Amino acid sequence: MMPVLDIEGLTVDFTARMGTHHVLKNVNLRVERGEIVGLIGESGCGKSTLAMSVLDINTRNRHMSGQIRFMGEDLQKLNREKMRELRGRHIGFIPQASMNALNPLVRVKKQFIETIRAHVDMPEKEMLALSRDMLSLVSIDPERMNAFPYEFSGGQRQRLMIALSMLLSPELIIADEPTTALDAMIQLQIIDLLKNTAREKNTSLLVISHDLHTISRICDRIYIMYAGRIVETGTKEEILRSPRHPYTQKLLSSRLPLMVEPVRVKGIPGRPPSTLKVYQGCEFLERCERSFELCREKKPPECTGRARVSCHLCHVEG
Ligand SMILES: Nc1ncnc2c1ncn2[C@@H]1O[C@H](COP(=O)(O)OP(=O)(O)OP(=O)(O)O)[C@@H](O)[C@H]1O
Ligand code: NI
Repeated sequence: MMPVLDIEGLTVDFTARMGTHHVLKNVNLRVERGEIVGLIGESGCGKSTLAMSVLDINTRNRHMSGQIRFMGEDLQKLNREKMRELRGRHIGFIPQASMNALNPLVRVKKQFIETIRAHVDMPEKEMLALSRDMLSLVSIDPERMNAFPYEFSGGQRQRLMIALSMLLSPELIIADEPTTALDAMIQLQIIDLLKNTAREKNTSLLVISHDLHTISRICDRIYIMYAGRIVETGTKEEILRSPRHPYTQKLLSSRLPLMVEPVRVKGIPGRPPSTLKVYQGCEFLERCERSFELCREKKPPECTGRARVSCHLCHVEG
């Protein structure tokens, strides 16, 4: 079956006064029909840039190459009108820090109705019924439709955003850090809700996070991103049980699993490389304890459909 989202060789640069920022480098990523895929990496590695490239937003000073296909269609060939139609109706987006994305001064009901009206022609009664159904699905009492967003808690606002993004039954939802800024218990509720709603509606889900431990529980497959590159990809089991890239291994050991108190945050020592520099060898080199000569001289092979790890070590070991 045709993948819902198929990204091939995506490279994104931004020109700025200080020079060119190389943010995404030859990224290959796929989301199949009905699949839940995680995109995981540290802050600044390019996750949101990937999401925004798919949605064609944040285009200022952006230079992009490679291909993004959605339901088989090359997105770069679509005009603005078609792209707008795609966003919201066919691709739902839950932006980063989205619990604050609702307009606090507009009643929930109105925001839901306007979202539907922007894309489909439907009698008001049906729009209301649809909105009520979606609210029930995310366990928010439909009777509260007349309330203002500020009358809901952060976790509830995140539920509202999930409901809003799913209103028009899009084929794909992109959720950018859907649980950040929520406490641990609510985080788990929200990601389970995302999963259940996606499964219920047979929606594919690309979920972005810096938190491998929390997000992995709902994913079928995972992509690990480092400094704008996919360094490892695999099924959830492969990534969690037998991580091969030293970065993935560090991500996994950098924190105890959620719910084990007290949570110990070690982080990974060192900093990611500058987006302004172009590196000849592996970008993880400086933070890797297992690097050897080749790592400095030559880029490891890219992750493609077949190769699932981008590391000289793994290719030497086989
Ligand atoms: N318009 C732009 N101009 C210049 N640099 C940009 C632009 N947009 C993003 N960047 C840079 O791209 C890099 C990746 O940013 P991005 O927001 O994609 O990271 P992220 O992985 O989503 O991080 P976080 O987890 O903190 O949200 C950052 O260094 C950022 O400064
Ligand atoms: Ni981000």
